[in-house]
Amino acid sequence: IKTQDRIRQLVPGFKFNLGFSGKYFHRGTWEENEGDDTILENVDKFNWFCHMWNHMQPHLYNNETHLEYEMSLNKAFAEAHGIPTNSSYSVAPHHSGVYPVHELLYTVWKKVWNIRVTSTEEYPHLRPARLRRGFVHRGIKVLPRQTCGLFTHTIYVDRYPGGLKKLDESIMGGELFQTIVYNPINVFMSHMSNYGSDRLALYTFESVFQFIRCWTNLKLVSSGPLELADKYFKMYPEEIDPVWGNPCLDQRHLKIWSYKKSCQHLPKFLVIGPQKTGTTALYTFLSMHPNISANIPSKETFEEIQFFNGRNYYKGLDWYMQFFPSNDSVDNKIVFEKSATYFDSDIVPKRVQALLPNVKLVTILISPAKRAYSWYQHAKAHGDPNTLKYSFHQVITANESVVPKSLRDFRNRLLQLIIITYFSKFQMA
Ligand SMILES: Nc1ncnc2c1ncn2[C@@H]1O[C@H](COP(=O)(O)OS(=O)(=O)O)[C@@H](OP(=O)(O)O)[C@H]1O
Repeated sequence: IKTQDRIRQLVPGFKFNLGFSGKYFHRGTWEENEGDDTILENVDKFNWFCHMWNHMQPHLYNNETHLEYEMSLNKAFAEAHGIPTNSSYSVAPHHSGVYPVHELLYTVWKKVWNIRVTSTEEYPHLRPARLRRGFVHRGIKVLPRQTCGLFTHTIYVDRYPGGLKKLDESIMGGELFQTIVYNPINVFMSHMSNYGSDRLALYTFESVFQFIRCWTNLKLVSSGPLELADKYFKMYPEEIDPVWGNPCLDQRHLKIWSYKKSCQHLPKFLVIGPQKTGTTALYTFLSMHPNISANIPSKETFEEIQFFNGRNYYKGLDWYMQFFPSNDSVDNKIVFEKSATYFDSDIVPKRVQALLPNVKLVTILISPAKRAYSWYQHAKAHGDPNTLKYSFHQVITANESVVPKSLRDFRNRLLQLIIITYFSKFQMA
Protein backbone atom coordinates (compact mmCIF):
# COMPACT_ATOMS: atom_id res chain seq x y z
CA ILE A 1 0.00 0.00 0.00
CA LYS A 2 2.90 2.32 0.77
CA THR A 3 4.50 1.51 -2.56
CA GLN A 4 1.22 2.16 -4.33
CA ASP A 5 1.06 5.59 -2.66
CA ARG A 6 4.61 6.35 -3.78
CA ILE A 7 3.97 5.13 -7.35
CA ARG A 8 0.98 7.49 -7.46
CA GLN A 9 3.39 10.40 -7.19
CA LEU A 10 4.96 9.13 -10.43
CA VAL A 11 1.84 7.76 -12.17
CA PRO A 12 -1.31 9.68 -11.23
CA GLY A 13 -4.27 7.46 -10.35
CA PHE A 14 -2.15 4.30 -10.15
CA LYS A 15 -3.84 1.33 -8.50
CA PHE A 16 -2.86 -2.33 -8.45
CA ASN A 17 -5.41 -4.71 -9.95
CA LEU A 18 -5.53 -7.72 -7.65
CA GLY A 19 -6.80 -11.05 -8.87
CA PHE A 20 -8.02 -13.72 -6.49
CA SER A 21 -8.48 -17.48 -6.39
CA GLY A 22 -10.78 -17.84 -3.40
CA LYS A 23 -10.01 -21.50 -2.78
CA TYR A 24 -6.58 -20.58 -1.40
CA PHE A 25 -7.80 -18.01 1.09
CA HIS A 26 -6.28 -18.76 4.52
CA ARG A 27 -4.47 -21.81 3.16
CA GLY A 28 -0.91 -20.54 3.76
CA THR A 29 1.38 -20.14 6.75
CA TRP A 30 0.08 -18.02 9.65
CA GLU A 31 1.99 -15.08 8.21
CA GLU A 32 0.44 -15.51 4.77
CA ASN A 33 -2.99 -15.87 6.32
CA GLU A 34 -2.46 -12.60 8.16
CA GLY A 35 -1.48 -11.12 4.81
CA ASP A 36 -4.80 -12.30 3.36
CA ASP A 37 -6.63 -10.55 6.21
CA THR A 38 -4.65 -7.33 5.85
CA ILE A 39 -5.38 -7.18 2.15
CA LEU A 40 -9.09 -7.65 2.78
CA GLU A 41 -9.05 -4.96 5.46
CA ASN A 42 -7.76 -2.66 2.71
CA VAL A 43 -10.06 -3.89 -0.01
CA ASP A 44 -11.00 -0.34 -1.08
CA LYS A 45 -7.44 0.58 -1.91
CA PHE A 46 -7.21 -1.72 -4.92
CA ASN A 47 -8.99 -2.67 -8.15
CA TRP A 48 -10.06 -6.32 -8.17
CA PHE A 49 -10.51 -9.00 -10.78
CA CYS A 50 -11.57 -12.62 -10.58
CA HIS A 51 -8.99 -15.28 -11.33
CA MET A 52 -9.94 -18.96 -11.45
CA TRP A 53 -11.40 -20.33 -8.19
CA ASN A 54 -8.72 -23.00 -7.87
CA HIS A 55 -6.19 -21.61 -10.35
CA MET A 56 -6.99 -24.43 -12.80
CA GLN A 57 -6.33 -23.68 -16.46
CA PRO A 58 -9.64 -23.08 -18.28
CA HIS A 59 -8.73 -25.20 -21.31
CA LEU A 60 -8.82 -28.26 -19.02
CA TYR A 61 -12.59 -27.82 -18.61
CA ASN A 62 -14.81 -29.27 -21.29
CA ASN A 63 -18.03 -29.06 -19.35
CA GLU A 64 -19.86 -25.76 -19.09
CA THR A 65 -21.71 -26.63 -15.86
CA HIS A 66 -18.49 -27.56 -14.11
CA LEU A 67 -16.69 -24.38 -15.18
CA GLU A 68 -19.69 -22.23 -14.31
CA TYR A 69 -19.98 -23.86 -10.88
CA GLU A 70 -16.36 -23.13 -10.00
CA MET A 71 -16.52 -19.55 -11.27
CA SER A 72 -19.62 -19.04 -9.16
CA LEU A 73 -17.71 -20.27 -6.10
CA ASN A 74 -15.14 -17.54 -6.67
CA LYS A 75 -17.90 -14.98 -7.04
CA ALA A 76 -19.58 -16.13 -3.84
CA PHE A 77 -16.18 -15.85 -2.13
CA ALA A 78 -15.81 -12.26 -3.35
CA GLU A 79 -19.30 -11.31 -2.21
CA ALA A 80 -18.74 -12.87 1.20
CA HIS A 81 -15.53 -10.84 1.69
CA GLY A 82 -16.67 -7.48 0.33
CA ILE A 83 -14.51 -7.73 -2.81
CA PRO A 84 -16.05 -5.77 -5.72
CA THR A 85 -17.27 -8.03 -8.52
CA ASN A 86 -17.91 -5.45 -11.22
CA SER A 87 -14.53 -4.76 -12.83
CA SER A 88 -15.52 -6.72 -16.00
CA TYR A 89 -11.86 -7.77 -16.24
CA SER A 90 -10.25 -11.14 -15.81
CA VAL A 91 -7.21 -13.11 -16.87
CA ALA A 92 -6.66 -16.85 -16.95
CA PRO A 93 -3.79 -18.89 -15.49
CA HIS A 94 -1.01 -19.25 -18.08
CA HIS A 95 -3.20 -17.47 -20.65
CA SER A 96 -5.12 -20.72 -21.05
CA GLY A 97 -8.39 -20.36 -22.94
CA VAL A 98 -7.82 -16.68 -23.75
CA TYR A 99 -5.65 -17.45 -26.76
CA PRO A 100 -5.90 -19.93 -28.39
CA VAL A 101 -9.55 -19.22 -27.66
CA HIS A 102 -11.46 -21.83 -25.63
CA GLU A 103 -15.07 -20.84 -26.32
CA LEU A 104 -16.25 -22.30 -23.05
CA LEU A 105 -14.17 -19.78 -21.11
CA TYR A 106 -15.60 -16.85 -23.06
CA THR A 107 -19.14 -18.17 -22.60
CA VAL A 108 -18.85 -18.67 -18.86
CA TRP A 109 -16.85 -15.49 -18.25
CA LYS A 110 -19.66 -13.54 -19.88
CA LYS A 111 -22.35 -15.42 -18.02
CA VAL A 112 -20.94 -15.38 -14.48
CA TRP A 113 -18.79 -12.24 -14.41
CA ASN A 114 -19.88 -10.11 -17.38
CA ILE A 115 -16.25 -10.04 -18.49
CA ARG A 116 -15.59 -7.45 -21.19
CA VAL A 117 -11.81 -7.11 -21.06
CA THR A 118 -8.96 -9.55 -20.67
CA SER A 119 -5.28 -9.60 -21.62
CA THR A 120 -2.69 -12.06 -22.85
CA GLU A 121 0.94 -12.30 -23.92
CA GLU A 122 0.10 -15.03 -26.43
CA TYR A 123 -1.55 -13.27 -29.37
CA PRO A 124 -0.46 -13.90 -32.00
CA HIS A 125 2.65 -15.44 -30.32
CA LEU A 126 4.69 -14.80 -27.19
CA ARG A 127 7.70 -13.76 -29.24
CA PRO A 128 8.71 -11.40 -30.64
CA ALA A 129 7.07 -9.24 -28.00
CA ARG A 130 6.96 -6.19 -30.29
CA LEU A 131 4.51 -8.03 -32.59
CA ARG A 132 1.95 -8.69 -29.85
CA ARG A 133 -1.50 -7.42 -30.70
CA GLY A 134 -5.04 -7.22 -29.36
CA PHE A 135 -8.32 -8.49 -30.76
CA VAL A 136 -12.01 -8.57 -29.89
CA HIS A 137 -13.88 -11.86 -29.64
CA ARG A 138 -17.59 -12.14 -28.88
CA GLY A 139 -17.57 -8.64 -27.41
CA ILE A 140 -14.63 -9.34 -25.08
CA LYS A 141 -11.69 -7.04 -25.71
CA VAL A 142 -8.39 -8.89 -25.48
CA LEU A 143 -5.48 -6.54 -24.77
CA PRO A 144 -1.88 -7.44 -25.45
CA ARG A 145 -0.02 -7.87 -22.16
CA GLN A 146 3.64 -7.04 -21.74
CA THR A 147 6.29 -9.14 -20.03
CA CYS A 148 7.97 -7.85 -16.87
CA GLY A 149 10.25 -10.85 -16.35
CA LEU A 150 8.95 -11.68 -12.87
CA PHE A 151 7.41 -15.11 -13.08
CA THR A 152 5.67 -17.22 -10.49
CA HIS A 153 8.89 -18.96 -9.56
CA THR A 154 10.96 -15.78 -9.26
CA ILE A 155 10.26 -15.20 -5.60
CA TYR A 156 13.65 -13.91 -4.52
CA VAL A 157 15.87 -11.47 -6.31
CA ASP A 158 18.88 -13.80 -6.29
CA ARG A 159 16.77 -16.29 -8.26
CA TYR A 160 16.06 -13.74 -10.96
CA PRO A 161 18.02 -14.96 -14.01
CA GLY A 162 21.30 -13.04 -13.73
CA GLY A 163 20.41 -11.64 -10.29
CA LEU A 164 19.85 -8.05 -9.26
CA LYS A 165 22.38 -6.75 -11.77
CA LYS A 166 20.33 -8.12 -14.69
CA LEU A 167 17.06 -6.87 -13.24
CA ASP A 168 18.55 -3.39 -12.80
CA GLU A 169 19.82 -3.47 -16.37
CA SER A 170 16.31 -4.25 -17.56
CA ILE A 171 14.92 -1.36 -15.49
CA MET A 172 17.60 1.19 -16.34
CA GLY A 173 17.38 1.44 -20.10
CA GLY A 174 17.03 -2.28 -20.83
CA GLU A 175 14.11 -4.47 -21.79
CA LEU A 176 11.51 -3.35 -19.25
CA PHE A 177 12.29 0.33 -19.75
CA GLN A 178 12.07 -0.05 -23.53
CA THR A 179 8.85 -2.03 -23.32
CA ILE A 180 7.18 0.87 -21.56
CA VAL A 181 8.72 3.47 -23.84
CA TYR A 182 7.70 1.72 -27.06
CA ASN A 183 4.19 0.65 -26.03
CA PRO A 184 1.74 3.51 -25.49
CA ILE A 185 -0.46 1.17 -23.42
CA ASN A 186 1.08 -1.35 -21.03
CA VAL A 187 -0.48 -4.15 -19.02
CA PHE A 188 1.83 -6.12 -16.72
CA MET A 189 1.14 -8.95 -14.38
CA SER A 190 3.20 -10.48 -11.63
CA HIS A 191 2.39 -12.76 -8.72
CA MET A 192 1.59 -12.15 -5.10
CA SER A 193 4.80 -13.85 -4.08
CA ASN A 194 6.68 -11.13 -5.94
CA TYR A 195 4.84 -8.45 -3.99
CA GLY A 196 4.89 -10.25 -0.66
CA SER A 197 8.04 -12.30 -0.22
CA ASP A 198 10.87 -9.95 -1.07
CA ARG A 199 8.87 -7.23 -2.82
CA LEU A 200 10.51 -7.82 -6.17
CA ALA A 201 7.59 -6.43 -8.17
CA LEU A 202 7.29 -3.39 -5.92
CA TYR A 203 10.99 -2.63 -6.31
CA THR A 204 10.89 -3.25 -10.08
CA PHE A 205 7.92 -1.05 -10.94
CA GLU A 206 8.73 1.81 -8.60
CA SER A 207 12.29 1.84 -9.98
CA VAL A 208 11.29 1.76 -13.63
CA PHE A 209 8.77 4.59 -13.16
CA GLN A 210 11.45 6.66 -11.37
CA PHE A 211 13.89 5.95 -14.16
CA ILE A 212 11.39 6.98 -16.84
CA ARG A 213 10.54 10.14 -14.91
CA CYS A 214 14.24 10.98 -14.62
CA TRP A 215 15.40 10.22 -18.14
CA THR A 216 12.45 10.83 -20.46
CA ASN A 217 9.70 13.39 -20.87
CA LEU A 218 7.00 10.69 -21.03
CA LYS A 219 3.88 11.36 -19.00
CA LEU A 220 2.68 8.13 -17.37
CA VAL A 221 -0.98 7.77 -16.46
CA SER A 222 -3.07 4.88 -15.18
CA SER A 223 -6.57 3.69 -16.14
CA GLY A 224 -8.85 0.82 -15.21
CA PRO A 225 -9.25 -2.09 -17.65
CA LEU A 226 -12.43 -0.91 -19.41
CA GLU A 227 -11.08 2.55 -20.12
CA LEU A 228 -7.72 1.13 -21.14
CA ALA A 229 -9.35 -1.26 -23.62
CA ASP A 230 -11.46 1.52 -25.14
CA LYS A 231 -8.37 3.64 -25.61
CA TYR A 232 -6.39 0.75 -27.05
CA PHE A 233 -8.89 -0.15 -29.77
CA LYS A 234 -9.48 3.51 -30.64
CA MET A 235 -5.75 3.74 -31.15
CA TYR A 236 -5.54 0.47 -33.11
CA PRO A 237 -8.96 -0.13 -34.75
CA GLU A 238 -7.35 -2.40 -37.36
CA GLU A 239 -6.65 -4.93 -34.58
CA ILE A 240 -10.30 -5.42 -33.61
CA ASP A 241 -10.78 -8.23 -36.14
CA PRO A 242 -8.90 -11.31 -34.98
CA VAL A 243 -6.63 -13.35 -37.23
CA TRP A 244 -6.68 -16.94 -35.97
CA GLY A 245 -3.33 -18.70 -35.95
CA ASN A 246 -2.71 -22.43 -35.84
CA PRO A 247 -2.19 -23.75 -32.30
CA CYS A 248 -0.56 -26.88 -33.70
CA LEU A 249 2.33 -24.81 -35.00
CA ASP A 250 3.18 -23.21 -31.65
CA GLN A 251 4.44 -25.36 -28.76
CA ARG A 252 3.17 -22.96 -26.09
CA HIS A 253 -0.26 -22.77 -27.69
CA LEU A 254 -0.47 -26.52 -28.02
CA LYS A 255 0.12 -26.86 -24.26
CA ILE A 256 -2.87 -24.66 -23.47
CA TRP A 257 -5.22 -26.25 -25.98
CA SER A 258 -7.93 -28.67 -24.92
CA TYR A 259 -7.00 -32.33 -25.39
CA LYS A 260 -10.29 -32.67 -27.26
CA LYS A 261 -9.00 -30.49 -30.06
CA SER A 262 -6.63 -31.96 -32.55
CA CYS A 263 -4.73 -30.92 -35.60
CA GLN A 264 -6.63 -33.68 -37.40
CA HIS A 265 -9.59 -31.33 -37.25
CA LEU A 266 -8.12 -28.95 -39.78
CA PRO A 267 -8.18 -29.39 -43.55
CA LYS A 268 -5.13 -30.30 -45.61
CA PHE A 269 -6.55 -28.75 -48.76
CA LEU A 270 -9.20 -26.24 -49.69
CA VAL A 271 -11.27 -26.05 -52.84
CA ILE A 272 -11.62 -22.29 -53.04
CA GLY A 273 -13.94 -21.82 -56.04
CA PRO A 274 -14.72 -19.63 -57.83
CA GLN A 275 -18.48 -20.02 -57.81
CA LYS A 276 -20.17 -21.68 -60.77
CA THR A 277 -17.17 -23.60 -62.00
CA GLY A 278 -18.34 -27.07 -60.98
CA THR A 279 -17.02 -26.99 -57.39
CA THR A 280 -20.00 -28.94 -56.05
CA ALA A 281 -19.33 -31.72 -58.54
CA LEU A 282 -15.64 -31.76 -57.57
CA TYR A 283 -16.59 -31.84 -53.87
CA THR A 284 -18.87 -34.81 -54.49
CA PHE A 285 -16.29 -36.75 -56.51
CA LEU A 286 -13.52 -36.11 -53.98
CA SER A 287 -15.78 -37.21 -51.11
CA MET A 288 -16.13 -40.60 -52.78
CA HIS A 289 -12.40 -41.23 -52.61
CA PRO A 290 -11.59 -43.76 -49.85
CA ASN A 291 -8.59 -41.74 -48.58
CA ILE A 292 -10.28 -38.37 -48.57
CA SER A 293 -12.76 -36.92 -46.11
CA ALA A 294 -14.82 -33.77 -46.61
CA ASN A 295 -16.14 -31.45 -43.93
CA ILE A 296 -19.55 -32.35 -42.59
CA PRO A 297 -22.33 -30.17 -44.04
CA SER A 298 -23.50 -26.90 -42.52
CA LYS A 299 -27.17 -26.33 -41.70
CA GLU A 300 -27.09 -22.88 -43.30
CA THR A 301 -24.71 -23.21 -46.22
CA PHE A 302 -24.88 -26.95 -46.98
CA GLU A 303 -21.61 -28.47 -48.18
CA GLU A 304 -19.80 -25.13 -47.81
CA ILE A 305 -18.67 -23.89 -44.39
CA GLN A 306 -17.80 -20.39 -45.68
CA PHE A 307 -15.56 -19.74 -42.70
CA PHE A 308 -12.73 -17.63 -44.05
CA ASN A 309 -14.73 -15.12 -46.07
CA GLY A 310 -17.68 -13.93 -43.97
CA ARG A 311 -18.99 -13.46 -40.48
CA ASN A 312 -18.56 -17.14 -39.61
CA TYR A 313 -14.89 -16.32 -39.10
CA TYR A 314 -15.83 -14.40 -35.95
CA LYS A 315 -17.33 -17.56 -34.49
CA GLY A 316 -13.77 -18.74 -34.02
CA LEU A 317 -11.65 -21.81 -34.50
CA ASP A 318 -13.69 -24.10 -32.21
CA TRP A 319 -16.72 -23.45 -34.41
CA TYR A 320 -14.74 -24.19 -37.59
CA MET A 321 -13.26 -27.40 -36.21
CA GLN A 322 -16.61 -28.91 -35.38
CA PHE A 323 -17.03 -29.48 -39.13
CA PHE A 324 -14.04 -31.86 -39.04
CA PRO A 325 -14.95 -34.32 -36.30
CA SER A 326 -12.36 -36.90 -35.40
CA ASN A 327 -13.42 -40.55 -35.49
CA ASP A 328 -12.11 -43.88 -36.72
CA SER A 329 -13.59 -43.50 -40.18
CA VAL A 330 -12.02 -40.07 -40.67
CA ASP A 331 -8.66 -40.23 -38.86
CA ASN A 332 -5.70 -40.74 -41.17
CA LYS A 333 -7.68 -39.51 -44.14
CA ILE A 334 -6.89 -36.36 -46.04
CA VAL A 335 -9.38 -33.81 -44.80
CA PHE A 336 -10.60 -31.03 -47.07
CA GLU A 337 -13.15 -28.28 -47.26
CA LYS A 338 -14.74 -26.54 -50.24
CA SER A 339 -16.27 -23.10 -50.18
CA ALA A 340 -16.56 -21.49 -53.57
CA THR A 341 -16.84 -18.06 -51.93
CA TYR A 342 -13.18 -18.14 -50.83
CA PHE A 343 -11.96 -17.24 -54.28
CA ASP A 344 -13.03 -13.64 -54.70
CA SER A 345 -12.56 -12.17 -51.25
CA ASP A 346 -9.61 -9.94 -50.35
CA ILE A 347 -9.48 -11.03 -46.73
CA VAL A 348 -9.48 -14.81 -47.30
CA PRO A 349 -5.82 -15.32 -48.34
CA LYS A 350 -4.55 -13.55 -45.20
CA ARG A 351 -6.81 -15.57 -42.92
CA VAL A 352 -6.07 -18.88 -44.63
CA GLN A 353 -2.35 -18.24 -44.50
CA ALA A 354 -2.47 -17.49 -40.74
CA LEU A 355 -4.38 -20.67 -39.86
CA LEU A 356 -3.26 -23.11 -42.55
CA PRO A 357 0.10 -21.94 -43.90
CA ASN A 358 0.82 -25.33 -45.50
CA VAL A 359 -2.60 -25.96 -46.97
CA LYS A 360 -2.95 -26.87 -50.64
CA LEU A 361 -5.35 -24.75 -52.64
CA VAL A 362 -7.46 -26.17 -55.42
CA THR A 363 -9.19 -23.87 -57.85
CA ILE A 364 -11.11 -24.52 -61.04
CA LEU A 365 -10.61 -22.10 -63.88
CA ILE A 366 -13.11 -22.23 -66.71
CA SER A 367 -13.94 -19.84 -69.52
CA PRO A 368 -14.75 -16.53 -67.75
CA ALA A 369 -17.64 -15.97 -70.15
CA LYS A 370 -19.25 -19.32 -69.29
CA ARG A 371 -18.73 -18.72 -65.61
CA ALA A 372 -20.19 -15.22 -65.81
CA TYR A 373 -23.33 -16.49 -67.56
CA SER A 374 -23.75 -19.33 -65.07
CA TRP A 375 -23.27 -16.90 -62.15
CA TYR A 376 -25.92 -14.58 -63.63
CA GLN A 377 -28.40 -17.48 -63.76
CA HIS A 378 -27.45 -18.44 -60.21
CA ALA A 379 -28.12 -14.86 -59.01
CA LYS A 380 -31.43 -14.87 -60.87
CA ALA A 381 -32.50 -18.11 -59.22
CA HIS A 382 -31.77 -16.44 -55.86
CA GLY A 383 -33.93 -13.41 -56.79
CA ASP A 384 -31.10 -10.87 -57.10
CA PRO A 385 -32.84 -7.54 -58.00
CA ASN A 386 -30.21 -6.75 -60.66
CA THR A 387 -31.22 -9.83 -62.63
CA LEU A 388 -34.87 -8.78 -62.47
CA LYS A 389 -34.05 -5.37 -63.92
CA TYR A 390 -31.25 -6.16 -66.35
CA SER A 391 -30.60 -8.89 -68.90
CA PHE A 392 -27.22 -10.68 -68.93
CA HIS A 393 -26.25 -8.65 -71.99
CA GLN A 394 -27.17 -5.38 -70.28
CA VAL A 395 -25.07 -6.29 -67.27
CA ILE A 396 -21.88 -7.16 -69.10
CA THR A 397 -22.13 -4.19 -71.45
CA ALA A 398 -23.07 -1.72 -68.69
CA ASN A 399 -21.29 1.58 -69.17
CA GLU A 400 -19.01 2.12 -66.20
CA SER A 401 -19.66 5.84 -65.82
CA VAL A 402 -23.45 6.02 -66.11
CA VAL A 403 -24.88 2.92 -64.42
CA PRO A 404 -25.93 2.87 -60.75
CA LYS A 405 -23.38 1.64 -58.22
CA SER A 406 -25.39 -1.50 -57.39
CA LEU A 407 -25.22 -2.60 -61.03
CA ARG A 408 -21.52 -1.74 -61.24
CA ASP A 409 -20.83 -3.89 -58.17
CA PHE A 410 -22.91 -6.72 -59.58
CA ARG A 411 -21.11 -6.51 -62.92
CA ASN A 412 -17.73 -6.55 -61.18
CA ARG A 413 -18.62 -9.65 -59.18
CA LEU A 414 -19.66 -11.27 -62.43
CA LEU A 415 -16.45 -10.55 -64.24
CA GLN A 416 -13.72 -9.87 -61.78
CA LEU A 417 -11.71 -12.75 -60.31
CA ILE A 418 -9.31 -11.63 -57.65
CA ILE A 419 -6.73 -14.34 -58.03
CA ILE A 420 -3.76 -12.10 -57.53
CA THR A 421 -4.20 -11.83 -53.73
CA TYR A 422 -3.76 -15.58 -53.37
CA PHE A 423 -0.64 -15.60 -55.45
CA SER A 424 0.98 -12.99 -53.25
CA LYS A 425 0.44 -15.16 -50.13
CA PHE A 426 0.99 -18.66 -51.50
CA GLN A 427 3.50 -20.04 -53.94
CA MET A 428 1.93 -21.65 -56.99
CA ALA A 429 2.63 -25.37 -57.27
N1 LIG B 1 -17.97 -31.73 -64.67
C1 LIG B 1 -18.42 -30.50 -64.97
N2 LIG B 1 -17.92 -29.80 -65.97
C2 LIG B 1 -18.35 -28.57 -66.26
N3 LIG B 1 -19.30 -27.94 -65.57
C3 LIG B 1 -19.84 -28.57 -64.53
C4 LIG B 1 -19.43 -29.88 -64.18
N4 LIG B 1 -20.15 -30.25 -63.12
C5 LIG B 1 -20.98 -29.23 -62.81
N5 LIG B 1 -20.80 -28.23 -63.68
C6 LIG B 1 -21.48 -26.93 -63.71
O1 LIG B 1 -20.94 -26.09 -62.67
C7 LIG B 1 -21.95 -25.18 -62.27
C8 LIG B 1 -22.12 -25.22 -60.79
O2 LIG B 1 -20.89 -24.81 -60.22
P1 LIG B 1 -20.67 -24.83 -58.68
O3 LIG B 1 -21.06 -26.12 -58.11
O4 LIG B 1 -19.27 -24.37 -58.46
O5 LIG B 1 -21.71 -23.71 -58.19
S1 LIG B 1 -21.74 -23.02 -56.73
O6 LIG B 1 -20.79 -21.94 -56.80
O7 LIG B 1 -21.42 -24.00 -55.73
O8 LIG B 1 -23.13 -22.50 -56.66
C9 LIG B 1 -23.22 -25.57 -62.97
O9 LIG B 1 -23.31 -24.73 -64.10
P2 LIG B 1 -24.70 -24.16 -64.66
O10 LIG B 1 -25.40 -25.35 -65.18
O11 LIG B 1 -24.28 -23.18 -65.72
O12 LIG B 1 -25.38 -23.47 -63.49
C10 LIG B 1 -22.94 -27.01 -63.37
O13 LIG B 1 -23.69 -27.40 -64.51
